[in-house]
Amino acid sequence: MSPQELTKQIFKKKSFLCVGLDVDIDRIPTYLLSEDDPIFEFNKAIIDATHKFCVAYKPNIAFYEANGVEGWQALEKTINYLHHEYPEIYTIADAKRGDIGNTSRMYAKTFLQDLGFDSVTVAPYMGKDSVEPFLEFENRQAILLALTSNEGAFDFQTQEVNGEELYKTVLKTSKTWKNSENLMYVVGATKAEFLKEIREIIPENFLLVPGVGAQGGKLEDVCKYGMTKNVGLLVNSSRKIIYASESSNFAEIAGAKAEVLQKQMAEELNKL
Ligand SMILES: O=C(O)c1cc(=O)[nH]c(=O)n1[C@@H]1O[C@H](COP(=O)(O)O)[C@@H](O)[C@H]1O
Repeated sequence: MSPQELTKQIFKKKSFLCVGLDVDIDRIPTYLLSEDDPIFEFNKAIIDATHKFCVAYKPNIAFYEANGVEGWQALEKTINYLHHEYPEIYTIADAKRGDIGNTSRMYAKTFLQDLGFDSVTVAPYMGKDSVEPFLEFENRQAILLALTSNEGAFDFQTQEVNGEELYKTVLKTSKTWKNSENLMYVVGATKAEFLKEIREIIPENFLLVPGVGAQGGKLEDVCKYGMTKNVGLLVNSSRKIIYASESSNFAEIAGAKAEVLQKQMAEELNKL
C-alpha cells in the first residue's frame, strides 16, 4: 500500500490505530487451546472485533517464531485472512531484521513478497546495504528503528557521535539511500518530546509509534509533536487491547478498547 492510500484510510476511518498482534499462547483464553490453531482463532476474533477502529495490524514475529512451525502457519493464516477479508488494512511484519545485503534480500522476500506484508521493521545498525534490499518493492515500506520506546534506547541511540545524536544520524543518512521514499520510521511514544526535532529532519515520512498503553506513552503528546497535515502517524497498542479480558467475550472487550483509542484519535484529527 502507498503512504497516500494509507492516509486516505486514516481520514476515512478517523483512526491511525495499529493493533499489535503479539500473541502469547500463555495469555490467550484457555478455551481456545482446544482449537486446531488457537493463535489463528485468537487473531481472527481480535481482527473481526477491532478492524473498524484501526487502519493497521502488526504481528510481532517473535511471538509466532516461538511456536515453531505451528507459529509460522498461524502467521501465514493471519496475513492471508487480512488480505482476503480486509484488503484495505495496512500490515506490518514486526521482525526487526537487517543483515548483509545478500541476507537482507532473503528477509525482504519472506515478508514483503512471499507473505505479502505491506511493510517490515528493520534495524539500521548494519547500514545502507543492509536496508536497501527492503526498499526495492513498489508500494512496500521498510520501517527503520530510529528512537525506540525502551530504556535501552539511551545506551546508543541518543549518544552523540561526531557531535550529533546517533538517531539523528540514522534519520539523515537513511534519507540518502536508494528508494528512501519507501522508508518509514519507528519512534517510541515514550519519547514523544523528541518528535519535534525528528519532524525537522523527516517532515513527511510516516512514523510507527509504539508504546502507548502498556508502556505509558501518551497519545496527546505524540500528536502534539509528531502529527503532520497528512497525519503521518500509526500509533500501535498491543497488550492493552488484545489482553483486555481473558473471558469468552475477550474480542468484544478488545473492540471496545480499540474504539476508545479511535475516538481519541478522531478528536486529534479534528484539530487538523
Ligand atoms: O518496532 C516496534 O514495533 C517496537 C519498537 C519500539 O521501540 N518499541 C516497541 O514496543 N515496539 C513493539 O511494539 C509493541 C508494543 O507492545 P505493547 O507495549 O504491548 O503495546 C511490541 O510488539 C514491541 O516489540
